[in-house]
Amino acid sequence: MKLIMAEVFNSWQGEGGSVEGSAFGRRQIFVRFAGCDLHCQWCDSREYIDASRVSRWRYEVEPFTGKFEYRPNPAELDDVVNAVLRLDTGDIHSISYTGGEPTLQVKPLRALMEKMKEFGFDNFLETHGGLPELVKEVAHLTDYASVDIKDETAKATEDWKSLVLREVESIRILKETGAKTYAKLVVTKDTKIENVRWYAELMKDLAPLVIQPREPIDITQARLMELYREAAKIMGRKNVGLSFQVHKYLNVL
Ligand SMILES: C[S@@+](CC[C@H](N)C(=O)[O-])C[C@H]1O[C@@H](n2cnc3c(N)ncnc32)[C@H](O)[C@@H]1O
Ligand SMILES: Nc1nc2[nH]cc(C(=O)O)c2c(=O)[nH]1
Ligand code: SF4
Ligand SMILES: [Mg+2]
Repeated sequence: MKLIMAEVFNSWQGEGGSVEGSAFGRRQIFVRFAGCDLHCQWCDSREYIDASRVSRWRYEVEPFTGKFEYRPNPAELDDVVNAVLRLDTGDIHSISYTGGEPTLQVKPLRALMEKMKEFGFDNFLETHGGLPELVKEVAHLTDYASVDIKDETAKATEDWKSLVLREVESIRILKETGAKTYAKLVVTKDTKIENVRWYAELMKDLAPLVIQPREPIDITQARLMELYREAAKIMGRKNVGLSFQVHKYLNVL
């Protein structure tokens, strides 16, 4: 089986904060898929959005060194499996599937998740959640899920509101299937408080929400706390947290 891959590396999970379902600070092997159907204007993985332009993928040769070797795309599933296995440092919390958007290649994603389960790893899915019918196909293999709620300011797609509703549907599916799941909302200085209230109403009684400032950060700390408080008022004080992209501050992958 073939897939369009971007990179495989060993690092610690830099996002998610302290809510249930988060793996923040846990060591993971990251598997980044090429290709995405959205276009968040602040995406930090932009070079991987157009899969047709990702002619090769790279895998770390020694764990946590940032030293890579390259292979052409499409990748063979077995080569990806081997790239993951050689990065097993014995302290791996879970395998993170990210991108790009991993669910777009749901068949190889599912096959890879099955393989990793056979090897005894837990699976951590990082997804925009906009395609619940695809999320459904891997939910039973997912132990942890981080599902983005795309704020209007991301300008991810034309029909932003229906994207949000599909993301919430993905969260519902993952929760019902037993995955530890949280939602991640990336905010900017222009994020509207009434939108945050709407996301909080949708998420209430469903899963916790972390609020993550877009990097580079433009939102003030006072405004961040205002958004936090509005979400907590609706969802409950235990169900909201902050998340930062800590790996970027510490200069790791
Ligand atoms: C690159 S995305 C890949 C997974 C999936 N496509 C998604 O958007 O959830 C991984 C995570 O990085 C976050 N992210 C990407 N660029 C960011 C930025 N400039 N600032 C903060 N978070 C960012 C996304 O919101 C998402 O939670
Ligand atoms: N260390 C680290 N943590 C991460 N959490 C989410 C990431 C992603 O790009 O999906 C990511 C990443 O690229 N590196
Ligand atoms: S959905 Fe994820 S990968 Fe796609 S553009 Fe947005 S942040 Fe980037
Ligand atoms: Mg990232």
